Amino acid sequence: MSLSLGDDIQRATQTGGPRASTSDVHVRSISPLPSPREILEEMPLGDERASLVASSRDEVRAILDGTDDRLVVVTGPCSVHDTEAALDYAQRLAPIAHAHRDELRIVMRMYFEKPRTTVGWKGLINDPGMDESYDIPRGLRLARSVLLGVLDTGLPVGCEFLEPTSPQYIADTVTWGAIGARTTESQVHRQLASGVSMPIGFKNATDGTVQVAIDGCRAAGSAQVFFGSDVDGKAALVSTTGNPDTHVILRGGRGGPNYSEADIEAAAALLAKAGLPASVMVDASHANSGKSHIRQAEVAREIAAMVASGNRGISGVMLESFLVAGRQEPGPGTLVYGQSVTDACMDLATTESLLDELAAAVISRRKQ
Ligand SMILES: O=C[C@H](O)[C@H](O)COP(=O)(O)O
Ligand SMILES: C=C(OP(=O)(O)O)C(=O)O
Repeated sequence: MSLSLGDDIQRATQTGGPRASTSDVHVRSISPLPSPREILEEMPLGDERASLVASSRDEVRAILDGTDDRLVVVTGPCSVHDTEAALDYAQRLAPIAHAHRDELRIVMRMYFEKPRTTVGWKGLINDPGMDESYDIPRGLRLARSVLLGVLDTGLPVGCEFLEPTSPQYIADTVTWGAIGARTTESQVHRQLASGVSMPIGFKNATDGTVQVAIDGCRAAGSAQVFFGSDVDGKAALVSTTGNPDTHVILRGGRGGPNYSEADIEAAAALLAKAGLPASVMVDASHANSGKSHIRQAEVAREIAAMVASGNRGISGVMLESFLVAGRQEPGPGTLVYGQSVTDACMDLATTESLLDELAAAVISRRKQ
């Protein structure tokens, strides 16, 4: 004889045991965060910085759609873990960026949220002490304050967006955004990208597939309706118009690099088929360099050579660069000042010479 659901419920009730908990079985605690409004009121963007963000977004858009023949260069540490060192880097980068302003639109990479392959430090917002104390309110305040500090040097900033609700705390300061290789196929991240106010790049997937990034651009370019929260942190229904300023970032994949002329042409053909502008940003790091900062410099040189020889399929370059070359393990103890705690970065002197080469490459491309 088969039991109906009603019989099951009756039997469970008759046993008289404690009522089973069906919620929060694996949750240790839930505590409130400050609302985006609170943080924005504590640290307002202000008119001067807002005008830098707005004008640099326009410049990046124009480069990505081909009406401006410069290159966007996103350069900075793999992750920000020490706000003083990040500001120090910004102060040194700002005059270099100014010197190259006619050829390069330099945006400082300011990544506060790290997507992990399995587990690991998830960035300054998640665990600012790098000691598993997870003081997210402090992380949000630190992130916003260093973003404002970098804008005060005259540099625009670029971030990866990972947590679906974190952009509300910082996105007003951001000129360019990225969706990473591990989330490029995620509907939640595509919805988020459809609503942010800045140009945004989708990385190819970690297995090297480029089509998922193009699909990401198409989804983010479309109107979307989804779950979110409002500026007071209250659950909200969000309805977007779609973000027209999306592009693909080639970062290599498990099969190896994907920044050759042939790879760029193949990506351009797929983009054209999807009705999108046929140009890409090339990430010189990650799987394009095998995460070696030494190889990264060679990759950046090869990209510069392609641009110099007239390649118009490249509109942007990403570099992972900090004050000191290499990487170290994250942690609360003594760290080397200005060195990455995630992927290995090039030092600033190497970066400066690569920026010179990229600027010279744009000048030669113009002549062709
Ligand atoms: O950019 C940083 C890393 O490549 C990315 O966060 C993945 O790191 P992991 O494989 O060490 O977790
Ligand atoms: C995590 C990053 O890259 P990817 O998503 O390409 O691995 C990054 O740029 O920090």
